[in-house]
Amino acid sequence: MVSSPPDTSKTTKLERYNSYIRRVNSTKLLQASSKLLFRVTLLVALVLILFFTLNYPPISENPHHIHSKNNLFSSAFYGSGAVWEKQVRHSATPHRPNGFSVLVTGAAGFVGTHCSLALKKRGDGVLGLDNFNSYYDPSLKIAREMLLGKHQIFVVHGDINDAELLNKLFDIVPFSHVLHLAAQAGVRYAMQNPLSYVNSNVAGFVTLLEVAKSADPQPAIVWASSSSVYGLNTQVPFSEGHRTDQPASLYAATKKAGEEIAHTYNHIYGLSLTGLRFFTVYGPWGRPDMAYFFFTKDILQGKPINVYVTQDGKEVARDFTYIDDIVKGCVGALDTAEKSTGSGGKKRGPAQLRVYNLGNTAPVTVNKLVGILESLLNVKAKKHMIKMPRNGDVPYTHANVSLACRDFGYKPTTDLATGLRKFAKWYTSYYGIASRVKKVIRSDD
Ligand SMILES: O=C(O)[C@H]1O[C@H](OP(=O)(O)OP(=O)(O)OC[C@H]2O[C@@H](n3ccc(=O)[nH]c3=O)[C@H](O)[C@@H]2O)[C@H](O)[C@@H](O)[C@@H]1O
Repeated sequence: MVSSPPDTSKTTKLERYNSYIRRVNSTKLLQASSKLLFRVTLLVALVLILFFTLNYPPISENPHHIHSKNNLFSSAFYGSGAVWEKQVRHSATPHRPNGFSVLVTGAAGFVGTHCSLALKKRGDGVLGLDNFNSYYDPSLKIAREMLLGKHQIFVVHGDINDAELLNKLFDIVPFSHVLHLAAQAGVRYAMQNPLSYVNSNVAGFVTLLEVAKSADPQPAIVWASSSSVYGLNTQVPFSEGHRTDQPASLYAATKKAGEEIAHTYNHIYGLSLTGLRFFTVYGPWGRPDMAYFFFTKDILQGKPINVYVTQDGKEVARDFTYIDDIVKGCVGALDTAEKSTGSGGKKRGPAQLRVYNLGNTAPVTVNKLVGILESLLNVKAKKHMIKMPRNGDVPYTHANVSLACRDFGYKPTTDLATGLRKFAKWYTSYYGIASRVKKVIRSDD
């Protein structure tokens, strides 16, 4: 018996139908997934655009977006374009005959802010540059920047290691002077983050000098060295001719390196360079990492403070110098700075090379400083007298300022009690606690 082939017509139809359905479904699936993919891509792109728009430069470097929207002089995104260039040019243009055009690095810092304001006030053009790093609370730097903005001073958010940015600024503005105050400050922090000192105080300084030496015209440069370069020197008061080859901290070593580097750039390229050795500068808008500042905070919060004594139990002292005196010294140094002699990276003749102490010439013990704060704040400090940790600190500083006095009439006029009163008044007002500390307010009326 020959069996007939099975009737497959039904199954074939069914299979064809099923395969058709599968194809339709897979096409639908494909379409749906590509739609989904498209939407997800769109969403990711939107998120990325938003992120970069709000955070360029990154938040840590540019917390500024919070307040900058409408203010021409406080909107300082590092960037380019006609508007940005106009802001740069406008800020740097002097408003007095023969006025300077000064690039102030570290403009949102303590000394940088005060100097920028003083220069602007007398009609010089000032352009600020600051990287707004988080060594201490950047919100204080932003507040300083806003203060500068109110006085038509524009601060570019950028780093002194960014040669491209520096070159661009020098292309836009023929700066007559640079007041170079950007640095990694703080003596004791150098043990925690040594490379940040090398990065800012050595590499950053060299980057700036490289750009300055090639600029046409070359600017005259005044920059911040430090009293700490005297290190283990025991001759007092400290004079510029004393030995500075025994730094006690890496911070001091990088500032000393800066002085040697300044010599080299002066020698090879004819750059006019003036180093200022600041002695423990304090005052309103000061640095929260400094003892007088955090002592104030801790005393007001009832927290204990460590007051150092030397290994052999002697009191530690500093030649605390009030900010207004330092500003006068910086301006005096700028006013007496001679022009650089080189151009296009070539020396054309010998140029000025100077170093000056800027101190108060009246050392005060840290213990006495705490006593003044106690009476200003009307709070007894919880003092722990402890041996100074071996972390780069020196026991004593005292400036001889006769050179600065001779060359630009530098004469400090503010004693520690007067200066601290001004600081405490600012501090309590800035942090909104003035009413709690009535004595400070009363004493300044
Ligand atoms: O003169 C300078 O060139 C230097 O002055 C300060 O350095 P410093 O004098 O050590 O200032 P603070 O850190 O405010 O210390 C002031 C004094 O308080 C003492 N101190 C500090 C911290 C502390 O907890 N207790 C304490 O007794 C220190 O030993 C020092 O004698 C600045 O922080 C440096 O950036 C600057 O370069």
